[in-house]
Amino acid sequence: MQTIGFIGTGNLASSVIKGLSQQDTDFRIMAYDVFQEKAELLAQTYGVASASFAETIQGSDVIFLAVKPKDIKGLLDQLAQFNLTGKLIITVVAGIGLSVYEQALPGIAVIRVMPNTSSAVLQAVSGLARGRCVTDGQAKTAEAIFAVLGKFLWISDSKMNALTAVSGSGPAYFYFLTELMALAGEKLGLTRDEAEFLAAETMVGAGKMLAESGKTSLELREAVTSPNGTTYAALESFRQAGLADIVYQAMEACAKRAEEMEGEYV
Ligand SMILES: NC(=O)C1=CN([C@@H]2O[C@H](COP(=O)(O)OP(=O)(O)OC[C@H]3O[C@@H](n4cnc5c(N)ncnc54)[C@H](OP(=O)(O)O)[C@@H]3O)[C@@H](O)[C@H]2O)C=CC1
Ligand SMILES: O=C(O)[C@@H]1CCC=N1
Repeated sequence: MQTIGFIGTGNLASSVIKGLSQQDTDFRIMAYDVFQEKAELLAQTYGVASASFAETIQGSDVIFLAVKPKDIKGLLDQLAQFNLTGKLIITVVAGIGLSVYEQALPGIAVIRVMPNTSSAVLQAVSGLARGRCVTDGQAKTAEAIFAVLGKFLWISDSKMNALTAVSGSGPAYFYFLTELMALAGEKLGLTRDEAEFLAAETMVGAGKMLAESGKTSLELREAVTSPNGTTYAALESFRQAGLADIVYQAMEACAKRAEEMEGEYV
């Protein structure tokens, strides 16, 4: 049995721990946070262990870094004081490239991962970028973790910011669209409760169709869109308002922000 030690127990680590704790895995989990009460609460909720920083580092085979980008430099300085030989570092920190870790922790195995918060319901999609010192066994360990949490793909480090713009931040775009649909429904005469219920259930059902129908998003969209019908009128309005450009610009801003972070925080 391998031990995964989480450093930082915020939104992302909570989603991952929640996901992992739902399944019968070969992993034992330890968690540390600067605000240790947060780690303790999480540990109690999901039946995992909370521990000090040193205990978590020394007792883990896989050290899972889940702090904000602004905190990674200080954390790497702390980690460099430990003997990490043979351990695997998994980092989910947005925007920080593998070379930063490999420079700070020479010879140590690092896998950079961009998961998403759907890990909590075992429906994440994660991108994994393999560092130079990772053994095949360590790569398999990472695959075992992210396969439990949903789907994953190996990708080059250089594509990680683009992947972040699609799938790391993507759930927020989806929730935002749900909020906007509910607001619009309310303006059109529904109550807030009716509009929120209808918008959320529509997204859940449409997502399930994407997952289970075997059809592409284009095919599914066409099946809803009658010629010159109601959906057609809405989609034409989206097109005329330049929605494709709006989405591109937002995702470009996301990837650009990820790129800036390394220079800003390391
Ligand atoms: N949220 C998401 O959807 C996703 C996030 N990520 C990445 O995951 C990372 C974490 O994000 P998120 O969980 O949202 O952030 P949170 O702020 O929710 O969690 C980070 C936690 O780490 C704590 N912390 C800070 N420094 C240390 C330290 N040195 N040792 C231990 N704990 C520390 C923070 O404490 P305090 O608040 O007191 O500073 C906080 O509790 C980020 O780098 C983000 O880019 C990746 C994919 C998706
Ligand atoms: O907003 C962020 O910076 C993090 C990274 C991907 C999702 N959330």
